[in-house]
Amino acid sequence: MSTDDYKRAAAEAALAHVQPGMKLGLGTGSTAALFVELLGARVAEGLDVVGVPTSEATRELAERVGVPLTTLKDTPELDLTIDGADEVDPELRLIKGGGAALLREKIVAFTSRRMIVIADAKKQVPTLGAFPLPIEVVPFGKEATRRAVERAAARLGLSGKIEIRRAEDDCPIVTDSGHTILDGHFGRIDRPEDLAAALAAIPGVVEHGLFIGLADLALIAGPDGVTTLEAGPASAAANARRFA
Ligand SMILES: O=C[C@H](O)[C@H](O)[C@H](O)COP(=O)(O)O
Repeated sequence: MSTDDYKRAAAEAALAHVQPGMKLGLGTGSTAALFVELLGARVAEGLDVVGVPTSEATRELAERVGVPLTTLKDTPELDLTIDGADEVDPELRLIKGGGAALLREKIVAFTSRRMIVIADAKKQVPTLGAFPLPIEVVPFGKEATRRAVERAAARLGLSGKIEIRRAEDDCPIVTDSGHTILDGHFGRIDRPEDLAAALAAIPGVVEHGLFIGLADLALIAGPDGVTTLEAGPASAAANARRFA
């Protein structure tokens, strides 16, 4: 089976957690897109749900496949968010933002009673950080903010390069909310909570891609099928054995 097959298997498994009448957060990225497509097929069969998209791309896809949409203004509390991730560690801490949607994704996840992460097994890691950490910053002063991030990371012993993410035309990419993305090539983040707090304290940083304490469940698909991982200290040790 290919990585895409695994992503689809994880997305299919997430459908089992969707109940009629639910208000859903709809994630962004290739795995979340598969979920939205599958959800659209269920809606066509009569499932009654409504979704808040976490990006313009997801909004367009949801409209195309017929998933009814709402906004956080009209529906400020959601039942369940289903989203992908760039990395998942044994405590279900995540790196997200590879598709530059981390800000809306985090707002939507935070307002949801539950978050389920769907991913192929390549995303599970013993320690976060091999995937460059996306950090969303205000364009004004972005180089100064980049340097402030560099200093804050260095104080935590993290020395990797921090780059402004650029499009093919070499211009900085612009997020759905009009911001710039920095990618922190840290290699290994041993204390994600400390890094999250340090980043949040920097003026100019809007949000970062460390999702801590947000995911309740991860559905990870690989050659052995779909594994369900739960968050919480009791599950972390068992999860770690799987991720080793
Ligand atoms: O900004 C993008 C999101 O955080 C995605 O959920 C994440 O990058 C995973 O995307 P994919 O499922 O395409 O690997």
